[in-house]
Amino acid sequence: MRDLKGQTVVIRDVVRRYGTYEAVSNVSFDIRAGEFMSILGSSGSGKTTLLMMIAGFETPSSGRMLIGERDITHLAPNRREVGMVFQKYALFPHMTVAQNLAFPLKMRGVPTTEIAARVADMLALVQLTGFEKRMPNQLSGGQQQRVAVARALIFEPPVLLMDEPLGALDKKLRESMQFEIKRLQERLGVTVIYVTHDQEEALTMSDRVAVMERGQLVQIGAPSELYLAPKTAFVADFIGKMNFLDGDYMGAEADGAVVALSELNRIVAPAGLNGLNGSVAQGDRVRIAIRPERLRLAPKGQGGSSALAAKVETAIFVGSYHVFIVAIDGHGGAPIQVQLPANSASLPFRNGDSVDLILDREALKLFPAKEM
Ligand SMILES: Nc1ncnc2c1ncn2[C@@H]1O[C@H](COP(=O)(O)OP(=O)(O)OP(=O)(O)O)[C@@H](O)[C@H]1O
Repeated sequence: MRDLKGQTVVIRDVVRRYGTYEAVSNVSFDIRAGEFMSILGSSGSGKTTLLMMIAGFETPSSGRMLIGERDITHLAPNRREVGMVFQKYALFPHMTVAQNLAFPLKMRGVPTTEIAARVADMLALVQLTGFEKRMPNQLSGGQQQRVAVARALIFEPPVLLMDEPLGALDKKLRESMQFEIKRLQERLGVTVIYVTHDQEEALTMSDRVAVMERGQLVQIGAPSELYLAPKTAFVADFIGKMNFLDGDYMGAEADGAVVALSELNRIVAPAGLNGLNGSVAQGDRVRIAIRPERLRLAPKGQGGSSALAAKVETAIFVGSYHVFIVAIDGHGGAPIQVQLPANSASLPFRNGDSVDLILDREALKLFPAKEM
């Protein structure tokens, strides 16, 4: 198969209303040619609605969309030149694998001799050579999905849209298919827009991820950027594991923002590393976010002056690392997860141990307790 020329996709001020309800609120972003972009969000956040508007099965209430230089906002779906793969494979059940693959080419008037060659090429690409005569119900879920991907790509679209394509597969198969789809996309250079609610899937596959919450685009960035510099508490919580410590904002000192967790404990978060944007006043509730791998434990009294006194509630051996669930003395909030590299099979702390919890100051993020 020839390499595909991936094209840019531009989404500008796109809104989709159902009655008074806004399923997609004024979303704008650009997807680069050949980029793998995931749209990530929880159920009902508007991901599918956005994808369906790009595909042409839904009409925006307002806004514009372009593929390359073409304004596709009001173009019929079959004239947009986008491939589509859905969670339900949507293969034609009464057609063989070869006939399923041939269908988009027949629709486009490709000569029969060329069709046979392209079907064979495409089957080789998704590693299904020899499956030409099978019917869809004679294939496993993973094989059916590979046929669906092949059928979406066979007419060489510059853009491939995928909506939870691996949602129906078990974990192991899903992981191997993630790898296959990624390899295929890189090999062909097609632009992919991939809808998922699975943050791990989005992080492993994508060049960039667009996070949606209640119809809004809340952050867009490379996986590492979302993980290391989440702009909101929602993104911080949604991407990877995150601990939150709730406290009262006491104002800024030379060292940074001071947060009181309780009568006993205060934390000073370095200035400039927070999502507060000047939007909180002294006495307001704030949330400190910190990843489990940026916390350390020391025996009681040995953690230094800024360590917090805590107690181990649960100690878990995971394999390559240990997880400790600890409660901070005098702080009623949710227990804190600490992840330590496993240097030996024995756990360095046990349930009930009094410990010092050491926070990596540079890794603290501060957010208002309520967003928006
Ligand atoms: N045809 C419709 N009429 C009315 N409301 C709709 C319609 N289609 C979608 N919605 C609403 O718009 C919101 C966004 O739906 P959408 O399917 O885009 O979410 P999603 O992020 O894809 O969720 P999921 O992961 O559950 O598929 C939901 O609250 C949904 O109920």
